[in-house]
Amino acid sequence: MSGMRRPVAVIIGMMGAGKTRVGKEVAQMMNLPFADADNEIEHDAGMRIPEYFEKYGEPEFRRLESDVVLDMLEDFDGIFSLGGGAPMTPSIQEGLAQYIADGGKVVYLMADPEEAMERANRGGGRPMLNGDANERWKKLYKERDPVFRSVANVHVGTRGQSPQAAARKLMEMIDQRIVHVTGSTIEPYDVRIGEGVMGQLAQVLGSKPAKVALIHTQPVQRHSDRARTLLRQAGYDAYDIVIPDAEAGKTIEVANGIWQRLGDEGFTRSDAIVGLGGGAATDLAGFVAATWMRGIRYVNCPTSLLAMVDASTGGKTGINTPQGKNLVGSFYTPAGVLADLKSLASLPNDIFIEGLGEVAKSGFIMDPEILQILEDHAGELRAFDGSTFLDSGLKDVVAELIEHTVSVKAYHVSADLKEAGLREFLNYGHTLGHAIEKLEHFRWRHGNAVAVGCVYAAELSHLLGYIDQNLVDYHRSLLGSLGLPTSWNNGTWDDVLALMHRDKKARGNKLRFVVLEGVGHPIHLEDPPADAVEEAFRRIQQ
Ligand SMILES: NC(=O)c1ccc[n+]([C@@H]2O[C@H](COP(=O)([O-])OP(=O)(O)OC[C@H]3O[C@@H](n4cnc5c(N)ncnc54)[C@H](O)[C@@H]3O)[C@@H](O)[C@H]2O)c1
Ligand SMILES: O=C(O)C(=O)C[C@@H](O)[C@H](O)[C@H](O)COP(=O)(O)O
Repeated sequence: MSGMRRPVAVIIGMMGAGKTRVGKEVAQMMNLPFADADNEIEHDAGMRIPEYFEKYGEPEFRRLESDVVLDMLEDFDGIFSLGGGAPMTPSIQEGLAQYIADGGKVVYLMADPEEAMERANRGGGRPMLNGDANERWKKLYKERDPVFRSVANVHVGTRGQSPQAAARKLMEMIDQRIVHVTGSTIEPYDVRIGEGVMGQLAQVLGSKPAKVALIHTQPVQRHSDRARTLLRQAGYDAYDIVIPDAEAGKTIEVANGIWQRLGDEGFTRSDAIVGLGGGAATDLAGFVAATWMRGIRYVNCPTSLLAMVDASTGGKTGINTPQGKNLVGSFYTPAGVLADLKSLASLPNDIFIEGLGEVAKSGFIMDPEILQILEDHAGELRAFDGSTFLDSGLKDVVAELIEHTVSVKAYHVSADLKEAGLREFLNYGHTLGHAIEKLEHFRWRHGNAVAVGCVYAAELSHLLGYIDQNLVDYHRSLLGSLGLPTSWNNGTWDDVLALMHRDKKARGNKLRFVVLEGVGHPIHLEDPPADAVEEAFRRIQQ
């Protein structure tokens, strides 16, 4: 497949939706070529479509259309608009599904029916509308709309918008990155990353919920205001639920308060939850969703880097107990994740940097490209400033890092949702990291603790002969260059050891760690020698 050309986006929609007009605008804005399937067909056939219909009939036209579309899906790298009926043909549906699986975007341009009908009639030359054009259009709409919704992975509503405004919206949607999470025990869902992706909240929630509880913390109020507006515009009853910030929100008391509220407001199994905020808020919201009536639909809108790259995806939901971190929870998959880069505009520098701890972890266990991007952009990342972020070159770098890191997460989660083995690799650096968080009474940020935990795990790997000193040094230099801590000296070994025994990877009285045999080669370490476990700790104390 490498080197193959493919469209940047494929636009589908009803006759008169504006696929050609809007498609051309988008192509111009993005400086890309534009192709219209109908023009390509006319070119191949050497005659106009009405003429072709007349001469050979619809089945023959659909065959030709399918050949042309499938060829273009493999040999055109611009914006490609399909004829109104094309997505109804099974071979084209298969081609589009493959295109999406390869990372493509099929955009359903959803115009207001009245506007589209009027435009379709105005143009003329549409054999599918012969007879009573409006009645024909409505009948086709009824047949096609559900198919278009399922064939497309991006839906764009354009009611009342000028072609330019619709094109700008579409461009935002095309610019988004999508990581698909799937697996034998998972209802598949997408993680959408990009500026403005929160606009797809209603699409991801779907039409079943009537009530939606919007669970968020106070520092992200301005983002939750936007989410609430989107929910109300889409016709949901939105209930604002503000929880205590950060780890103070991940408690049984907070969960209980929300259960009471959901009960009072009459939330049923068809209603839904949106978790909006950092990882603590999405962990808690997911936990409430998993437990309310034994599980209702939820969508995460992560607003911190850490929540975007890690916490919001994968379905680990939970709360802390006085004994430790995340000790109560469940594996419960969201219906979708919307990582809107706009949220990062209000993120403080130190909270952005802690998120890089989990990004680097994902690089160490699986994806050296992440490490390369971190190395290449360490200075800019360290200097992250939300107020200039969206207009800076850093935006694409961060989007790239989020996409890579979420892909690492999706790979592990898809294969092993309930953490029977492979998924534990995502816990690299967490055995000590969680102990540090607890001993610091959660004043240390999670990503910072994980960064120190990664150095600890690297030291342990080295002490047991799995990696050389260079890789340990690389951990320190890379994490340090990003502004992350690499040492910790504020607790006794006995306390640390006791907490590491409560880690979820431990079995009986045996400790288990994730260590490295090299970059991208994590392994499980069972019951390691006590002296090595302690010596590695001495080495991170400086
Ligand atoms: N479920 C998982 O798989 C998973 C994975 C990694 C981490 N986690 C959990 O995630 C939590 C850490 O997440 P975190 O680092 O996002 O911390 P956090 O949720 O505590 O958020 C950090 C702070 O930033 C604020 N904030 C978030 N987004 C903001 C924005 N856009 N603008 C301004 N302020 C904003 C929050 O309100 C909070 O004050 C921990 O509880 C950790 O255990 C879970
Ligand atoms: O998704 C996972 O699995 C992880 O381990 C990801 C971790 O980065 C994350 O911090 C997670 O919350 C840790 O879970 P825990 O099971 O160790 O509490």
